[in-house]
Amino acid sequence: IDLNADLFGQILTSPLLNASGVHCQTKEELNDLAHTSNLGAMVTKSATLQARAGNPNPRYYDLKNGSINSMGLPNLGYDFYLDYVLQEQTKPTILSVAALSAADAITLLKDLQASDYQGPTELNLSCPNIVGEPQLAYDFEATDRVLKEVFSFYTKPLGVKLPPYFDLVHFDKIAAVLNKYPLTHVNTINSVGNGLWVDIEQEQVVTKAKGGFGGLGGTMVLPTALANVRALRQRLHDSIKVLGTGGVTSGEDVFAHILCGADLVSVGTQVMKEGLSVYDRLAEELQAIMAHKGYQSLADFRGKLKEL
Ligand SMILES: O=C(O)c1[nH]c(=O)[nH]c(=O)c1I
Repeated sequence: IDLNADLFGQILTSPLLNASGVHCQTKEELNDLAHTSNLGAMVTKSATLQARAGNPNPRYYDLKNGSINSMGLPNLGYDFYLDYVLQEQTKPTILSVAALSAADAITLLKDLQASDYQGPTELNLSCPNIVGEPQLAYDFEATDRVLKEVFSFYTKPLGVKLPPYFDLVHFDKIAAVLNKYPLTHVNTINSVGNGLWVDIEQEQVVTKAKGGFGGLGGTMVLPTALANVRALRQRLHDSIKVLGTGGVTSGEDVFAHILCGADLVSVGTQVMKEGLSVYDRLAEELQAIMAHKGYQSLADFRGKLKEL
């Protein structure tokens, strides 16, 4: 049995990645990922043109069925992550980038186009925690405008990180936009935006920014993540890969994401709960499920979810 997967031409021995934002902001964290077994590839924290401190603490809170975060896009700045990915990579790496405006996104990607970096990049269109900023990918026309301008000059591998959608017509609309562009992949889902958790004893919220509203992750978002992977796989051109993110806590969840069509699967909240050893456990559990079912490779069952 092999867990081999393909990352834009690079063969990975595991389909598992970290979710951008989790354990991938500092050099130390990135080096930890580079040495994590059964992590097939790694993704950097979304980078902005200028370094950012992010939102005030508390900004991450663990819940029994997941997590809520309002990090506020803290990162060491685009130059740091560009330097990092230009170094000799011990593990395939996706550079994640974000911007607080379409203009900033264009500026950043023009610099990236002019740089020596030839690897995969992921444009985050879905950060839910920037005070006063909407999640861009909920505005289909704005997303179309940004991608149209980006692909007027950008020729290197580029994918997008999407927020969850909750309406089949919205799946149709975003897929119609994305299918117009030579994207390497979509990564779905980002956290479920603007959830709220209440501390009953203290009678207060648990994160500081935005009055306690924050992005939801972990097992509670698995059905939404599976729906978005499935719906986008059904609608996007085969040339656009689907990275499944959201709600993975077990090998069964990885299996489900792949059954829905995911080429690769990211894990975020469960890394915060369990540490980087979670990747060994997930790989082992996935192999056991495949052995039990008689599958030799991920391709044997990828996208083969049956309807009734
Ligand atoms: O608050 C964050 O930094 C953050 N948090 C998320 O849950 N998703 C994102 O894309 C980002 I950029």
